[in-house]
Amino acid sequence: MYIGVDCGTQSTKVVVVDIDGEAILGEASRPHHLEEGENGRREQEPDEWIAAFRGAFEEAVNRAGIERHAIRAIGVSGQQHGMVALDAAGRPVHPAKLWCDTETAVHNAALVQRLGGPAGCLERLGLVLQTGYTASKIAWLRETNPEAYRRIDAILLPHDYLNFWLTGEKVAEAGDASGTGYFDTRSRRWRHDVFAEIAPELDPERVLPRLIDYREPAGMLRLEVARELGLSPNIVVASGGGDNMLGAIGTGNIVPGIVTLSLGTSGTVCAYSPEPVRAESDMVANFCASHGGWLPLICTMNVTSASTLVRELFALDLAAFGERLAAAPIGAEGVTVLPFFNGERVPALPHATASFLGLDSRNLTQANLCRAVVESATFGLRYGLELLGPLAAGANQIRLIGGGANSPLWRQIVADVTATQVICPQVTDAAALGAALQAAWCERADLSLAALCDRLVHLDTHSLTEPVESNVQAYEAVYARYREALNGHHGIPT
Ligand SMILES: Nc1ncnc2c1ncn2[C@@H]1O[C@H](COP(=O)(O)OP(=O)(O)O)[C@@H](O)[C@H]1O
Ligand SMILES: O=C(CO)[C@@H](O)[C@H](O)COP(=O)(O)O
Repeated sequence: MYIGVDCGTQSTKVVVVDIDGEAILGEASRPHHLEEGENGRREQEPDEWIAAFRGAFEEAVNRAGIERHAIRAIGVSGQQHGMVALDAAGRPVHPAKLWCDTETAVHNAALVQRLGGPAGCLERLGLVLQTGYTASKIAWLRETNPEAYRRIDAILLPHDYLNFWLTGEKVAEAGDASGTGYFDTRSRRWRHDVFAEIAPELDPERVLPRLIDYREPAGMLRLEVARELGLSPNIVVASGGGDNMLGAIGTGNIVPGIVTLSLGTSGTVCAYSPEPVRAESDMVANFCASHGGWLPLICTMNVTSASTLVRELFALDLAAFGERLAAAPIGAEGVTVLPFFNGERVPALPHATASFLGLDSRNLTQANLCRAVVESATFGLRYGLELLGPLAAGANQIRLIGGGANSPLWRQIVADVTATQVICPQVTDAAALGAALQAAWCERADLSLAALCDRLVHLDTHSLTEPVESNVQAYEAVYARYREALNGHHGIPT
């Protein structure tokens, strides 16, 4: 038995899998609180992740009805980019600043300039720094809270922090490290020179975690944690990785030709590449995968975060929201939304705000506003697919994951907007499943990752959604309207 954990933005999920029985035995989740402040500040207390893990673990294991001594390894996936800066006692010096925090946009712009602009970033890192990556968060702490900055003894990412709590080891693997902004994604090494541009007073040899290989364990479970969770002490904790990297594993996206699209708090599209990627667009993040190889990715910041705001504005539960979506036609009777409630990463508009356009006295309905926000979040991901270009072009199916994938109508909208067949894995929290598979791969030398995916990544044939030709045609015009609005309001060329 193996445990997969995914520390997402809104919740931590735990899944229990039986590799030999080829079955998912139990799943559970616990929510986190997101602290939002002025100027795009978005932070979380790392202790909340541990509390959420404890609760979700107990429930998932109880649901699975297994003997705890049968558990052989744990794998952890986590939201990318969050800065978890620890003091010498291993305590956070500041709440974790998250991937969706845009407060540090000015620090990011300054860093890009210091590194020689986009070309200099590409040359040194293999990708262009974007607001949201860890680098500018450290620069921000240095400037705004020098006392906390001086106490930094280690800088981890969210999944590294959970691994640290589980094992006592401060380690990192290439997939998640790719999103720090001080890691060369081609050579899979820290860039101490880039780190020195960000935090000249901190010794990278001391504060950056030791890099481990993707199949190498982060460590063994600490005795204290083993006792608390009722597990044997000789349990392996795998390297784990960023949620997108483990979501790729959990959707079987471990070879070229498959696209994974996530409708989570963020929206992401990614496709595996055996080689490091030099994409045409600087927006494409040339991240490493957490099983070897690379995972070029586009991330948008306003997906279920945006749909939830509109849903809550009208006090709708998910079922009622689904009914409103279905009640509006394609194109929401002319309503266009630019859903940048949280600023945006792709396109790079960290300080943007949302706009509702084309409203008149007849089309101002709950149904149209709900539909338009979901369509616009999906258009953002179509734009992402266009930026990925040839990297995603070979795929004739989208593997859809994340909370929004639970909505049949949203699945249809994705199929129609992208003109591509869509299917969900049976476990929509693919990142937790991917973490469990990576844990089994780490512990079982006899099994390949492909064999593990064959056993556990089952696609849900009931979710298979084909694009409808007339809808595809209708969406061409609505997408063009969205792109014109993007151009008119934010100068993003059509
Ligand atoms: N049927 C649905 N329709 C629309 N949104 C949904 C549906 N089910 C779940 N969600 C949304 O999915 C989000 C959670 O997605 P998830 O992928 O777990 O996020 P994260 O990993 O970022 O924490 C929540 O905002 C939730 O409201
Ligand atoms: O910033 C990124 C990827 O670059 C996000 O995808 C985060 O990794 C958060 O993911 P979710 O919580 O939305 O799954």
